[in-house]
Amino acid sequence: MFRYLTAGESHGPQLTAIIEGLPAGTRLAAEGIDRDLARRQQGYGRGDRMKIETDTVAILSGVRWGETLGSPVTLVVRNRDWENWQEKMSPLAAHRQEDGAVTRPRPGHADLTGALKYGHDDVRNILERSSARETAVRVAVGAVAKALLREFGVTVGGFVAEVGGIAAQQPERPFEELWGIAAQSELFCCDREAELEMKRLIDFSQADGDTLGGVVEVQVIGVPPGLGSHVQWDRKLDARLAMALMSVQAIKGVEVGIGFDAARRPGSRVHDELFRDEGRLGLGAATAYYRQTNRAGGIEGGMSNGEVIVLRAAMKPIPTLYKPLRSVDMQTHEPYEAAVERSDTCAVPAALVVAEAVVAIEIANAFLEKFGGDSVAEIRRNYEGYRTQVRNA
Ligand SMILES: Cc1cc2nc3c(=O)[nH]c(=O)nc-3n(C[C@H](O)[C@H](O)[C@H](O)COP(=O)(O)O)c2cc1C
Ligand SMILES: C=C(O[C@@H]1CC(C(=O)O)=C[C@@H](OP(=O)(O)O)[C@H]1O)C(=O)O
Repeated sequence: MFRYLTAGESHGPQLTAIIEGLPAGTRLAAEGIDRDLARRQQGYGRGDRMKIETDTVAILSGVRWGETLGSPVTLVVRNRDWENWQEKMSPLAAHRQEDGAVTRPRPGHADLTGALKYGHDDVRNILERSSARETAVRVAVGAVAKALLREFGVTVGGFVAEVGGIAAQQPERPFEELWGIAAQSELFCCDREAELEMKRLIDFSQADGDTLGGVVEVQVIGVPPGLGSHVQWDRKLDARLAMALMSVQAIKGVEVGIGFDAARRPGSRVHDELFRDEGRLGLGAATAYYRQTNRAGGIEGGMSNGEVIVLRAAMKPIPTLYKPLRSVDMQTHEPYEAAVERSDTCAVPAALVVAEAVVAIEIANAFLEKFGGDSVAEIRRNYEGYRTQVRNA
C-alpha cells in the first residue's frame, strides 16, 4: 500500500510530502524528480509566478545512496516566493496585520465556500491551500511512483489534446513516439498546426484578460492484466483513476478510452473483440489474448485488461481573470468587480504533468496491492509468478 499526504501553503516556506509504503530498493534520483518538476513549470500561457520559482526536490528521508530503504520518504519543494511573503504568511501571532485581509472571493475558486466553511474572514486562509501550487509536490510524488513502475517496465506519459476548444490531431504513431513529439512542443501537443492556433488563442485571451481550459490525455504502457478488481466499488481501477484525476485543481471531467463517445455508438462499435495468438508471448506480451481495438482504454470490469490504459481529463479555464467577474465583498457585502495582479492564462500543459503524476501514483498503488512486498526483489518474485500464471492461460 502506497500512501501519501501533502502539506504546505502556496506562499509559505515549502511544500512537503510524506510517502509511506514504498518498497525498499526502488532506484531514485533527485534529477529524475526534478525533470518532471521542470516540465510542470513549462507551458505557454503561465503567469509571472513561474518566473520566480525554479522547483527542485529535496529528499529528506527514506532514501540512501540512490535507493529507497522501505521507510517513509519525505520530499520537499521550496517556495522561492516565500521571501516576499514572510510577514503576510508568518505563523507567529506577533506578525498579524489587521488591514491585510482578502475579503473579495473569486468566482470559480475555493474562496467563498472555504471561508464560509472554516469561518474565516480572510479569504487568504483558504486560497493559500486550494492553490494549485500544491501540485508541485504531487508531481514529485508522481515521479517517485513512475520510478517504482519503471522497475517493472510500466511507463506513464501523455499529451495535450485540446486547448480552448481547439483539438489536436494525433498522428498514427506508438504512444512513446507521441510523448517524444509532445516533449518538443511548448504546449506538449503533437500537432504543430493546432499548437500554433492554440498559442494564438492564448495570446488573444491574455490580451483580453480572459482564461482558457483544455483536455489532457494520459496513457500507461506495460500494465499487466488484473490491477484493480470487479468485486467491490472502491477497488475498481477506473473509479480510482477518476478520483485521482478529479482531485487535481480545475479538473472537471474524466474519460476512460472513448469515454462519453461510447454512449453515442452501438455496442458493435464500442466493445473490443477478443483474439488469441501465442506468437505474441515471444514478443514479451503478458498473455496470448489481445484486442485489435482499445476503445475500453485498457480497463474492463474495474480491472486493467493488459492493453494500454488511456485516460482523458478536462480542465476548466483558470478562475482568476484580469477581466473582472462580478462578486461580493465579504466585509462590506457590496458588489464589486476587481481585477487581479497575477494569474495564469492557461495551465493545461502543467495539468498534463500533474495528471501523469496522479495516474502513476494510483497505478503504483494498485500494482503494490496485487504484487505487494517489502522490497522490489520480493515484488519481482510475486510479479514473475503471476506472469507465468497469465502466460499459461
Ligand atoms: C497547474 C495549475 C495551475 C493553476 N493556476 C491557477 C491560477 O494561476 N489562478 C487561478 O485562479 N487558478 C489556477 N488554477 C486552478 C485553481 O487552483 C482551481 O480552479 C481552484 O483550486 C478551485 O478548484 P476547482 O476548480 O477544482 O473547483 C490552476 C490549476 C492548475 C492545475
Ligand atoms: C504557484 C503555482 O500556481 C499557482 C496556482 C494558483 C491557483 O490559484 O491555483 C495561482 C497562482 O499563484 P499566485 O497567486 O502565487 O500567482 C499560480 O501561479 C504553481 O503551479 O506552482
